[in-house]
Amino acid sequence: MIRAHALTKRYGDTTVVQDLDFTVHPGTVTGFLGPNGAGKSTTMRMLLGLDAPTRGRATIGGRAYTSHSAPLTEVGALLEARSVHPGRTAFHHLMALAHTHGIPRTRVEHVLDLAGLTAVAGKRVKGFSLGMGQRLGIAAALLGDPAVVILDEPVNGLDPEGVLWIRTLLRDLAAQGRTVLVSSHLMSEMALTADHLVIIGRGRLLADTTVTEFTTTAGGGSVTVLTPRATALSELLRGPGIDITTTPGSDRLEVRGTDAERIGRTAAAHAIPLYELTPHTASLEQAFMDLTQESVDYRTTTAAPTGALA
Ligand SMILES: Nc1ncnc2c1ncn2[C@@H]1O[C@H](COP(=O)(O)OP(=O)(O)OP(=O)(O)O)[C@@H](O)[C@H]1O
Repeated sequence: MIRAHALTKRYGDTTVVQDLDFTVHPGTVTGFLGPNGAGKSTTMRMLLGLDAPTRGRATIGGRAYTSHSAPLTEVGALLEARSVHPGRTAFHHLMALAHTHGIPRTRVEHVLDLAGLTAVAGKRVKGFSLGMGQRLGIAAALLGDPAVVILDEPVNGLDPEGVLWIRTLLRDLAAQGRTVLVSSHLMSEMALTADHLVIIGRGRLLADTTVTEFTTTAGGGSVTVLTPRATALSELLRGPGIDITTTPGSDRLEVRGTDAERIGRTAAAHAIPLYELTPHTASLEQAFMDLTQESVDYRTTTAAPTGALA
């Protein structure tokens, strides 16, 4: 598991990461989100020992990254800035990394195949597109078959097939029990990929929650129920903290203070038919915008420029 303890980074007078505490658990994909400049890359760099924290600690599997003896086999990482020798082929780049850890050639061939790069393995990296470069970076991150995977914006530059590939790959890695931390600006993609979210704004923790809880809370937490026995069901659901709005002459209920599962179970237990049971959730994008609106450093206006072309 990955842990940040009071993690803080200052550059001169500016604090870019402040007192961050969070844990990333195995078996889940955790999305690491925040507006531009929130401190995501800085945090990831500190997790990987590439930046020293001003204060606090980052550990992976209970130890600092730099104290792992064979880091590639324990932590696989893709950061935004790539350091691939442009004159090397994809195969030689991965073989050079493999040699440092005694990783066999068969594993290099396996990750090339996994990343869809087998056909271009003999091509020099300088001729690679952005998406091919991303695939190579991900292949390198997975080379040592690590239990922990940290990826900064992995879908950058990928085409729709590549985006789907990453989504499936990350879900598979988590299903195998690995710890997966991934940053992205693509909220719709994160909604499909992540189970858990760590959200920061201006270097501070804003939320550490599940995707479901985050979007349900932002949606107001109400559930619409359509049933021919609306009165009977509302009597059964009534209780402390539960608010039910009925529309006279209608079979529709708006229920707050409980969830769709409990409503469905109560209805089933009393053989009450349900025609609709809809929890209201916000989109991840809307929930994210609502949460981070105070922490956005770089904002555009939606108003059209006036008189520019007049
Ligand atoms: N080496 C550095 N020296 C000074 N300031 C830095 C340095 N590295 C990052 N920063 C500043 O720290 C802040 C956080 O940057 P960081 O790249 O971690 O944010 P981010 O959340 O990854 O942003 P983005 O979503 O735009 O990639 C920014 O204001 C950035 O300008």
